[in-house]
Amino acid sequence: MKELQHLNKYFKKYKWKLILGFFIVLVARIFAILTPKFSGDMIKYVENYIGDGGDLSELKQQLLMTLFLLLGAALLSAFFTFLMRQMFIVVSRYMEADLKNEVYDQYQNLSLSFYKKNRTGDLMNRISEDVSKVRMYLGPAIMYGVTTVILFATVIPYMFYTAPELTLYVLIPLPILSVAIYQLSRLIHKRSTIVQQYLSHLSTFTQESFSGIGVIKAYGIEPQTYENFEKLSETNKEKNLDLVKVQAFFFPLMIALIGVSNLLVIYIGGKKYIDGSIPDLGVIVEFLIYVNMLTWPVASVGWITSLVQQAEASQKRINEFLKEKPEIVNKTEAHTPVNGSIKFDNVTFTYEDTNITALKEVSFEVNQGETLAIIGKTGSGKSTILELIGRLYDTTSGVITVDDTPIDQLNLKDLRTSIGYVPQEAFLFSDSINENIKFGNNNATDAQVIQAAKDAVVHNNIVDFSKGYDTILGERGITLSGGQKQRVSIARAIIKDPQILLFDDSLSAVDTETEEEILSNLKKVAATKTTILVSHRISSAKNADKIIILEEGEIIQRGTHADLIAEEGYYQELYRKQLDEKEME
Ligand SMILES: Nc1ncnc2c1ncn2[C@@H]1O[C@H](COP(=O)(O)OP(=O)(O)OP(=O)(O)O)[C@@H](O)[C@H]1O
Repeated sequence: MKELQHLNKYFKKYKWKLILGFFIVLVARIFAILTPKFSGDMIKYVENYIGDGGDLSELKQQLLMTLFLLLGAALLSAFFTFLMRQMFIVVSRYMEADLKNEVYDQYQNLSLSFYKKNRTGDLMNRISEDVSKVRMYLGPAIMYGVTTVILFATVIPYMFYTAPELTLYVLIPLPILSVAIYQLSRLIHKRSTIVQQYLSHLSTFTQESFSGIGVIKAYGIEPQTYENFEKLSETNKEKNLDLVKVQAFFFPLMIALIGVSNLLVIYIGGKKYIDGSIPDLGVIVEFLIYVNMLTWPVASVGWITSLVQQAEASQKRINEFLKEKPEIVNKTEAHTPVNGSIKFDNVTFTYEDTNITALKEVSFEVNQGETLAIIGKTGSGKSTILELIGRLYDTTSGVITVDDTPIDQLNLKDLRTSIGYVPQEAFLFSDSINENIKFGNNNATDAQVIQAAKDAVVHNNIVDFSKGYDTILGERGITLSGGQKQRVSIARAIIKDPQILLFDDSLSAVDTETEEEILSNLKKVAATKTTILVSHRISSAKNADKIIILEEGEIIQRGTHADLIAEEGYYQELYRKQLDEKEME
C-alpha cells in the first residue's frame, strides 16, 4: 500500500464528498436489510394464519401493509445505492482526471533525455492504462470496500441475533468463496496482462503498416505483411481464449457456492424449525435472502484485493515517473531579457545514453544581428550545437553564454521564448495551416500569418489549396510535400519574432532558387537577430558573416566564404563539388 499513499492527497481534497458517500452507503444498507425482514414477516403471517386459523381479511391487510413497506424499503435502498455510485464513482473520475493532469504536467517538465530513455508507448500506457487501473482502486474498490464493511457490520450481527447457530453454518462457504474469487481474479489479471501485451503488439504492427503503407506497396510485400499480421492475430486469439476460459469460471463458482449456502439454510434451518429452535418459517426465508445478499460483497473481498494489488503495481510505475527530476532546471525566476549574442567557450558534450561525445571543446562567437553557418558531414555534431543553445541539454563541460551570461543562469522561459527553432524534421500538428503557423505566436493576426508565410516563400503554395490557410494537415502533415512542411515550419519560427533564429538543415528539401529567396527574406526579417544556419549546402552558407566547419565534434575550419574557398579543406572541396553539380543542371 506504500505506493498508493501518493493518492492520499486526493482523498483529502474530496474528503467531504467521500464522508457523505459513507453515510449514504449506511442508509442504503439499512433499507436493504429491511427487505428480507419484511419478506420473512409476510411468510410468518401466512404461517400463523394457517396454523391458528385467524381472520382472512386481517391477514390480507397485514400482507398488503408489509408489501408496501417492502416496496418502500427496496425503492429507498435503490435510490441511496444510486446516490452512493454518484458519490464514489464520480469522485473517482475527478481523482483520475487530477492524476492524469499531474502526470502530464510532470511529463512536460521532464527534459528531452527522459524522452530518449523511455519509449512513447510506455509514457502513453502510464498516463492511460495505469491511471485507469488506479481509478479502479479510487472508485469501485473503495466503494465496494465500504459497502462490504457496512453490510457485514449490520447484517451479520442481526443474523446472529435472530438465529446464532444457523448463521454460523451458512457463513461457512463464504470465506471459501472469497479466497476462490481472489485466486481467480489474480489468474484473470495475469492472463489479461498477457492479452494486453499481445494487443499492444498487434496495434503497433497495424499502426506501422498503415504509416508505412507506401513502402509496403512499393516493395510488393503485402502478402508477407498479411502473413505476419495473421500470425500475430492468431497468437492474440489464443491468449484471449486462455483468458476467456478462466473468466468462464467466475459466475459458475459464485452460483455453486451460493447454492451450497442456500442448501445449508434450507437443510439446517429446516431441521431447526422441526425441533422448534427456530420459531417460524419466515426466518428461513429471511436467511435465504441474506445469504444471497452477502454473496457478492464476500466475493468482492477477493476481487477488491486483486484490484488493490493491480492499482499498487500501476501506481508504482506512475510514481517512478513522478519522482524523476528534470535534468534541466530553471535557476532563476527573475526576468532575464535576451538580446542574442551567443558564445561557446570550450564546450564539450557527451550524450549520456550512447556515450557519444558529439562536441569536443568547441568555441565560437556570434554577435547580435550576425549570421553563423555551420557546415559538416552527417553526425559531426551540428544539431547538437543548436540543442545546447536552447538548453534541451546542459553541456558536459565548457560554458555557453548569451549576452555574456551563462545560459543556465538565464530564466529558462525567457531563453526559450527568445529562440525560434526550426528542427531538422518539421513537425506539424493535425490542425489547419493557419494554426500550425500561429503555434509560434498565438496572438498573431491573420495578416501576420500571411506575412510570415510570404517570408518563408510558402504563401503561394498555401493559397493554391482550395481551403487556403484553413487546410487541415493530416497525421504529421502528410498533405504537404517535404519542402512545404519545412517552409511552414520556418514561417512558424518567423512569426514568433524571436531574438535568435536556429535553422537545422531546414532548407534541405527546397530547390536552390527558393532557398535563395528565403535567405534574402531572412536577411530583412532577421537583420537585428542572431541567426544560426546548419546546412550541407554552400549556397546556404555563402552569405553568412561567419562559417564554421565541424568534423567529428571538432571545429576544423572557420572564416567567411571568401576565406574558406581560398583555403584547402572540406569547404573548398564541397564548394567545387556543388559548383560542378550546378553546372551540370
Ligand atoms: N539524442 C541523442 N542521443 C544519443 N546520441 C545522439 C543523440 N543525438 C545525436 N547523437 C549522436 O551525436 C552525434 C552528433 O549528432 P548530431 O545530430 O549533432 O549530428 P549532425 O551533424 O546534426 O548530423 P546530421 O547532419 O546527420 O543531422 C552523432 O554521432 C549522433 O549519433
